Amino acid sequence: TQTTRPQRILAAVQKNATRGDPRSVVKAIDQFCRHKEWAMNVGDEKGCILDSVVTEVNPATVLELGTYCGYSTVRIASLLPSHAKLITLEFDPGNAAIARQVIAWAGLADKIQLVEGASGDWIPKLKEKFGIETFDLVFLDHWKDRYLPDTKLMEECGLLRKGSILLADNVICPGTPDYLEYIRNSPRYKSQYFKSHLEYTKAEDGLEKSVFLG
Ligand SMILES: O=C(NCCCCc1cc2ccncc2s1)c1cc(-c2ccc(F)cc2)cc(O)c1O
Ligand SMILES: [Mg+2]
Repeated sequence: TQTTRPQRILAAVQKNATRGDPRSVVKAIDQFCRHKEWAMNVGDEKGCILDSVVTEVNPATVLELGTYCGYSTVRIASLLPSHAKLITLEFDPGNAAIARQVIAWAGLADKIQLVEGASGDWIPKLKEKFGIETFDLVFLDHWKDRYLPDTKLMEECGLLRKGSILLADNVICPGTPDYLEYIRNSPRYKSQYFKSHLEYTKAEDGLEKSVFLG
């Protein structure tokens, strides 16, 4: 029977990456997606921008919306300080199952809490469920029409503090026009656009980094 693309990505990790070596996991996925099959990972070019933001913020608490196969989850977690925690939400059970195995292969399961379900349902429950006060960094990479409503929801739920950083993937391709309009014009955020390319292609895309001003 036919395998899924996430299953083929996991197979490439298990074949080409070293257990316990997150950077080799990231490299194996990038090699597969650049040379074998495109997939919607943030990728190596935007991934370097992600790395620089994570390193600069040095977050103790991270929320990732949209796990997919765990590429950016592993990429972020590999840069976190020892007691830091990353919560990642994934809607699709098949993708979540693959991501758990990719995360385990990278040896990062103790830093990462993967939650299956929809962001709109889970965001209001994160405080009570995981004892989180606020997030130092949020990486938005899920349904593009959920970036704006979920940002407003995080504000309402008190999950953002003065200085919390939002980093949004795909603000050009596929695009998140309502989110960009809101975040760039709101007096409660200071935003910066990092121009790049859609993963593994020459098409324009970019990351929008926004600081919540409280
Ligand atoms: O849709 C994308 N990503 C979201 C997948 C939706 C997964 C979800 C996770 C979750 C968790 C919690 N609540 C709700 C949800 S929904 C996506 C798509 C492209 C792309 C670009 C050009 C193309 F031609 C074709 C695809 C590129 C990207 O980098 C993406 O991130
Ligand atoms: Mg993306």
